[in-house]
Amino acid sequence: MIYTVTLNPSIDYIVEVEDMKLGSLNRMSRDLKLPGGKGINVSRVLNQLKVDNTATGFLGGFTGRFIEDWLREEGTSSDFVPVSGDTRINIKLKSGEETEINGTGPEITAAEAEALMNKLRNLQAGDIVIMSGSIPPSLGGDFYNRLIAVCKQQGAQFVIDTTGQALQQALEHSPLLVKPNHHELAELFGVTISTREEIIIYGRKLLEAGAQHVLVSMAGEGALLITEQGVYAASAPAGQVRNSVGAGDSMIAGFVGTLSCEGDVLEAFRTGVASGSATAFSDDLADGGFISRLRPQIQITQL
Ligand SMILES: Nc1ncnc2c1ncn2[C@@H]1O[C@H](COP(=O)(O)OP(=O)(O)OP(=O)(O)O)[C@@H](O)[C@H]1O
Ligand SMILES: O=P(O)(O)OC[C@@]1(O)O[C@H](CO)[C@@H](O)[C@@H]1O
Repeated sequence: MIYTVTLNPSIDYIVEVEDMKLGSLNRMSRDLKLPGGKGINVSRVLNQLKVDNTATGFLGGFTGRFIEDWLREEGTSSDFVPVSGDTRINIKLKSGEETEINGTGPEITAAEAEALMNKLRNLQAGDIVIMSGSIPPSLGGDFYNRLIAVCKQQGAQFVIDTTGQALQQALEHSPLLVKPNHHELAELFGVTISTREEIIIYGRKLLEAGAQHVLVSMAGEGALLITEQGVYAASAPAGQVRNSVGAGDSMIAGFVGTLSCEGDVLEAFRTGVASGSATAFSDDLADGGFISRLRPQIQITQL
């Protein structure tokens, strides 16, 4: 079974303004409210791919209820710890470019945190836990480490999609997958990366540090997969970008869902790229039919 953990879910409030002017009254030309948070996005795409999974983490208030209702109505299984604060609302402003304003998230009490730990203590050997996104400040920066320790105790694999120190600390515990984008990879090593060769050099360092698979996503330029077996490049299909929020999460869903069901790394890579692109070309996250139509367009080459 796959579980996703979203410590800091959100309603993603997607707002389009024709010509945004700071300091003036602007009117929206379109708006859309979607359940968000990285792990929740992964779960929703896994659901589209018909891969059994359960989304967990913390949800609270009217915003939390919106997310829970949405997931139930679309058939994405969830088992969140209820918290007393309101789940945050993140603003995704589209006005030519995409600008994001993410909230810090509600206060999580020690008892609420412990309730999530207890849920994870029921993991079975062979389960996969996908942990994604920011940590609400009240949980402390090492909360992922605590979750990883529980995964290890229970014999579960884990995937972590975070940045900086939290990612660095997780590597020694051998995550099944890490998926920085090329900017995050450069930031992690404090370098500027401008060529594919440099991405491979730094991607390999993540492998050496313990990751089992390293996916480096490059938005419209596709992605690189770095494993012990080799380095592979995939092109992204051409299409009209509608909303790239969640493209990376969709890629993780496609990769991990396919790897866990079929065990074939390159097919997992193909589905990962197709899922990311299908989301980039959609208003909401990718749907299963769109991912299937894009899959044959993904060219993979070994480097
Ligand atoms: N403009 C695009 N055209 C085609 N495919 C795209 C585009 N943007 C993203 N994708 C697909 O989604 C994958 C992940 O995108 P990206 O590299 O932007 O991840 P990310 O930075 O983690 O995304 P986000 O934080 O927005 O979820 C890419 O490797 C690609 O397959
Ligand atoms: O603030 P975080 O947790 O880093 O990121 C949260 C978020 O930006 O990530 C998702 C897209 O990947 C969105 O659904 C959500 O709003």
